[in-house]
Amino acid sequence: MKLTYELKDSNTDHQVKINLKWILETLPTPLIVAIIILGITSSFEAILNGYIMGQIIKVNLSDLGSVTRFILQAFIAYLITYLSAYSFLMLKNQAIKILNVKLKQTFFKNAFNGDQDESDITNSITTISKQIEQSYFNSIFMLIQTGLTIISTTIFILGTHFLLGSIYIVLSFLSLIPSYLGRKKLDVKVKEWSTSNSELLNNTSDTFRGRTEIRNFDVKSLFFSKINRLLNKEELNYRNLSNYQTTLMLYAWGFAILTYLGPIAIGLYLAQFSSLGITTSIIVSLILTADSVVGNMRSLTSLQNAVAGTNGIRTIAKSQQPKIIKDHSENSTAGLVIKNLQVNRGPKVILDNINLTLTEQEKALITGPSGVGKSTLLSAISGQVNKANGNVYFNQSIVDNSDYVYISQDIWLFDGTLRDNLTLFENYSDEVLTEVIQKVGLLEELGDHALDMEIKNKGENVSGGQAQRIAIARGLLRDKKLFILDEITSSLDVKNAKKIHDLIYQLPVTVIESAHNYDDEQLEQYAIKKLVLSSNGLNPVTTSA
Ligand SMILES: Nc1ncnc2c1ncn2[C@@H]1O[C@H](COP(=O)(O)OP(=O)(O)OP(=O)(O)O)[C@@H](O)[C@H]1O
Repeated sequence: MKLTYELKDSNTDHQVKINLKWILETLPTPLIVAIIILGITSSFEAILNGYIMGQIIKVNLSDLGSVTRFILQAFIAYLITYLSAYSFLMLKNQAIKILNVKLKQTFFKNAFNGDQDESDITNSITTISKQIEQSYFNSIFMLIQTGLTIISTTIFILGTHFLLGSIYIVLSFLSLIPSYLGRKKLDVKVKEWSTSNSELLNNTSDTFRGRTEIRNFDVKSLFFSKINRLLNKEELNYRNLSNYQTTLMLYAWGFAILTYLGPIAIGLYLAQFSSLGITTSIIVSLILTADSVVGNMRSLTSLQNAVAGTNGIRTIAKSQQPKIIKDHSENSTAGLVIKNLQVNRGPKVILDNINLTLTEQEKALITGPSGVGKSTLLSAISGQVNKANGNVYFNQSIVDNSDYVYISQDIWLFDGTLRDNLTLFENYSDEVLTEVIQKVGLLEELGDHALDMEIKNKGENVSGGQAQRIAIARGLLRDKKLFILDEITSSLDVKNAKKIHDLIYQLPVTVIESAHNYDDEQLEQYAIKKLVLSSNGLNPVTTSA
């Protein structure tokens, strides 16, 4: 007997946060170590530029040997640095590949058990993953390299001449002031633009989905003018954002004049004091390397912004499993037992105090006005919606998703052969498959090669009735003893609906079905329990509806 269980109420494991911890847990340690080592060795490029320029002044031009030595040493130093940079980037690509695989798997796995629609998951796996890759994973590696460059360059600068080096570094930071001060306002502008952009996209997609109605009711111009208004608003916000960025750049240029000329002037004046040991070579080295510190600081800020910009998309909600309420009361009845079931949707009570017992192989049809909660009841039985109260048992245990076949109006078929759609890639012999498709009447309809028939475009090339019978065959193959059927014959003509019901009503399984249209004679013929769902609960119907 299966155990009843209760879903943990803690919120902590309801989401996966893609952050540094997640990255470190996902990547193999040797790869992380190699990336850091190569990050350090490749960070010397900025130092080399400044150092070599500074040394040129010192080279004895009349001595060919020392010129050659200088060039050779510089060549080797650059070669090592660039080979390190190359290896760093190759390892970064490998790391991003590993992270992308894990990220997409995480999106897929978490969405799989939930009720997100397929476009959400496709969007997560394509667009959102790409955004996370480019703006987060990539930025994190660049942040590591930039941070290491800043550290090594700063050490070099201070080692070359502590006093002048410190002054240069401080002056270099002045150019960061405009972007620092303008950051908050920039955030607001980005938000304004992205809100208007989403509004435009939503409306465009709504309008496209309603193309047929919009054409029919001749309201095209009204929708076009709404789209135009939103388009203008979005582009206006985008222009405002670009203008603001350009203005910030102007301020940055103003400060740049100070940061470029200031160090040269200070260096040249301080060189007058011979006790400070400042030479032209030191000034040249420091100017070039200090510039690299500030350049890298600027990159650091924009990388940080890119990382922060992904905050909202880096939390992947784990689908919450429907809540199962602990109930240790014995349930000795075989078949389907619904006890005191209550289901809420938000604050609204949809089903209250629903009770039903269907013995093994007993079958029931549920009818009732539209919106009363028939589909909700079937979803609650199959455990797809949370129960506010009560439980549903099948053969003495709380219903588990391995117990039943759930068939809705929207049958899931995928591109592949009929065989694939039946076996779901499990091992079944063709004899068994043929027997089952014969049982549901598909063999005579689809011919001897039915199993090899290719199902295309999610089942566009099979009829609604055939799709339903494929779903039934799938369940029969797996020997399921409970069939939960939601309006499965609503799109079929009377004759085919009757055929499907003849088949289902003869199955040696328990059936609970919802339907608006049914055949009273057929219900009587198979002794099907007829129940009506209303605000008074689930009650037997005595007279024909
Ligand atoms: N995902 C949902 N979120 C919030 N409310 C919902 C959701 N699904 C259904 N409802 C509400 O629950 C109630 C019952 O809906 P349900 O689809 O179960 O009715 P039904 O009897 O199957 O209707 P119909 O016969 O028209 O298919 C309705 O008031 C509906 O608005």
